[in-house]
Amino acid sequence: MKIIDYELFQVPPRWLFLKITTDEGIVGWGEPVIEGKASTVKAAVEELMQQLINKNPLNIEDHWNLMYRSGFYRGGPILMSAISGIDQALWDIKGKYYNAPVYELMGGACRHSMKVYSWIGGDRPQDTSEAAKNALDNGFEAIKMNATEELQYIDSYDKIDSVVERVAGIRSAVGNNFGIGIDFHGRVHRPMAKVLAKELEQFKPMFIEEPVLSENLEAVREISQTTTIPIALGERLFSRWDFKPVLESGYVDIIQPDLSHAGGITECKKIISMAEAYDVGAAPHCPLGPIALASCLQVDATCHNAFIQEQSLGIHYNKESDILDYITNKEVFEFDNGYVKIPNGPGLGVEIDEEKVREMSVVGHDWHNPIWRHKDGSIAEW
Ligand SMILES: O=C(O)C(=O)C[C@H](O)[C@H](O)CO
Repeated sequence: MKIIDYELFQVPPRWLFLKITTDEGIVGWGEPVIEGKASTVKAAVEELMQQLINKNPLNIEDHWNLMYRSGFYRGGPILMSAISGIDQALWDIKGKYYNAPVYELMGGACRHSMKVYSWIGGDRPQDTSEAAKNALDNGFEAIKMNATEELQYIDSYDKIDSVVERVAGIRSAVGNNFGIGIDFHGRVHRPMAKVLAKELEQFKPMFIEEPVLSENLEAVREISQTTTIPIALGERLFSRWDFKPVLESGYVDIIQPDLSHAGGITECKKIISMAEAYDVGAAPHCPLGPIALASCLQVDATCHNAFIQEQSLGIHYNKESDILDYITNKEVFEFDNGYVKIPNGPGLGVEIDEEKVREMSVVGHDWHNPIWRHKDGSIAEW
């Protein structure tokens, strides 16, 4: 079998889909994107795909190494997101070729379903208690929310109090047996992150996420010493080599590699297995589309330390389209009491509605994240 062609589709709300075609008629789908830089990743995919035309799609490990190592320069959000989507599409082809779900080809599943959480509250969090209660009523056992809007290095304690009030409201609305993930989103700098983490401990959150930007590992150490709340991060890390110091440091309890950013199925399976050796859990990052989510679930199926999965249904970014819009077998993402079955169709297990993808790629998107500034005009971390 040979790869003979590929096509890219930039579709709303902010995604990029890749279709790889083989001479045997089998096609594979991937989702190579980094949010806000879809066109840049598209160019990287086009460059990388030149090396794969006429190659056997089944040699995934070799193709991964070719894409990663042979360009001399490596890593980072753009190249790794391009590799990720290509890798997903190759696994989709392989699964379809052997008429097996991807997880079977990776050793088989160690679970039949995966716990998922639901996003609430939006970019500048609001109405969170009602939304959390709603999620509970819909069977979810966990939610995630942004902790706060922008915060200066040293900011007012009023803003801290508002976060505390919000989380207190959620806890009293949903009771103790419900996971609350609180995403600091890298918006909080070290001095206020320590304060906030300490204040939130009383509400027993499921985790705090990116309490500071993941490159400030020494600040993560400091925060881990001020709180027992599990610390999660990893959506802005792109390979085993990025995760290595994080795991060695011992300050992080949960890693969140993104299957569309950190080298795809091939690399994320390895990253999560590395974490297992440090007794660190995994909650793969996925505020993206259906192909990325299906890829996550295939890997989750085979990783003992994967304990919860992010999914983007109803997330504040999915305004014009959502994850169910682009697949015909919508039942694969049916959430039953906060769990989703591992998709067991061939390949990634999602059937792409190609007609819809083509139609929406004409609409396209030019999504970029908002730019936030502090009162003094300086750029705020978003
Ligand atoms: O899902 C998460 O945890 C995120 O932090 C999502 C990000 O806000 C988003 O994808 C950035 O564009």
